[in-house]
Amino acid sequence: MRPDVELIKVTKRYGTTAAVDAISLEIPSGSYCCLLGPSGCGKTSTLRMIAGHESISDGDILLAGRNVTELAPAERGTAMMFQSYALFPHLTALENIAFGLRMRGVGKAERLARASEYLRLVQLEAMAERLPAQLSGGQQQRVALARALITRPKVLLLDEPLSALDPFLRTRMREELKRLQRELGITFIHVTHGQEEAMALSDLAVVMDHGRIAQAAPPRHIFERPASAFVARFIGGHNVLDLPEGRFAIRTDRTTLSPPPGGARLSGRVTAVEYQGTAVRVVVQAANGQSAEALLPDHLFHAAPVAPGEAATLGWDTAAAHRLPAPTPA
Ligand SMILES: Nc1ncnc2c1ncn2[C@@H]1O[C@H](COP(=O)(O)OP(=O)(O)OP(=O)(O)O)[C@@H](O)[C@H]1O
Repeated sequence: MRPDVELIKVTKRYGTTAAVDAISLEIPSGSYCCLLGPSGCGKTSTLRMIAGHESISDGDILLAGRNVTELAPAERGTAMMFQSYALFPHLTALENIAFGLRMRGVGKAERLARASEYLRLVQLEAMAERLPAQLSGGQQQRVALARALITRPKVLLLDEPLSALDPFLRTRMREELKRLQRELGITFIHVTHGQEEAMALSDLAVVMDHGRIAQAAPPRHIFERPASAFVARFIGGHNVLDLPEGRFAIRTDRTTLSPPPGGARLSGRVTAVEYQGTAVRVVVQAANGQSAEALLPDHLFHAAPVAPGEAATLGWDTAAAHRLPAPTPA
């Protein structure tokens, strides 16, 4: 299938620094793509270049095979949902949603009919006549989502859409986004800081580091085969260890306090024990300074508990160790 969105050596320079450094990426049609990475890695700049809100210093962007590099945002077939929902305070939920069509010259009756349809899509029928101030944060966000979707974009761009919500609402809204994307079958490109959010949502996760793509793959592939120590550390759930045989990423949930026969091990002292409900996190530091942790099911931990300061040995099956590229010499 032809990719919906293609970035070809896309670069964004601010002055002399490259915020986005010649990235190439293909996003398949109808997929949920998350751009993630630490603050300042270039996620938002990339999204804004796709939307046309930021000029491209070098490279090309193709949407559905059409080169849109020089096109204005409204000519691209994209819509953007911002971090701050920016609803008009004096318009009702329904009118806010209809607004996107007013800009496109659609008549009033049709605007309101279509807005009702999208209000239903985000399950807010009962709130049609409310002003934004009379809606909760999550409801305002759904209005903003409907307002972006009503223009029937081919690609919806979302800039940290869940960051202002409390954890409970965030999980609900996450499900909602995924449901909408599936039902509408359009491509979503979603910028997030959160690896858990990206894992939960994406068909394609793109981990960025200093303006470059560190890895782009389905999240399970990234979790099972991180391409570098940076990726393994960023997505979490891994110990990155320099062993005599090389550098490895070992999943913390495959690391135990009872080393398997023939497996690899790291001995040292327990430096932290953290209860997390279903699991207990145990951190061990070896004499050479390397730390590793095991995420143990709570019943296993409580069957043979350890405490900070005690000697302990972490172990793992060698098959669970994923080899990483050797560190580059300093
Ligand atoms: N208008 C600008 N002028 C100069 N530098 C900028 C501008 N916008 C962004 N930058 C720089 O470009 C780099 C990438 O910024 P960008 O906002 O794309 O990162 P990000 O990954 O989205 O970060 P965050 O998660 O903090 O939003 C950063 O170093 C940032 O300081």
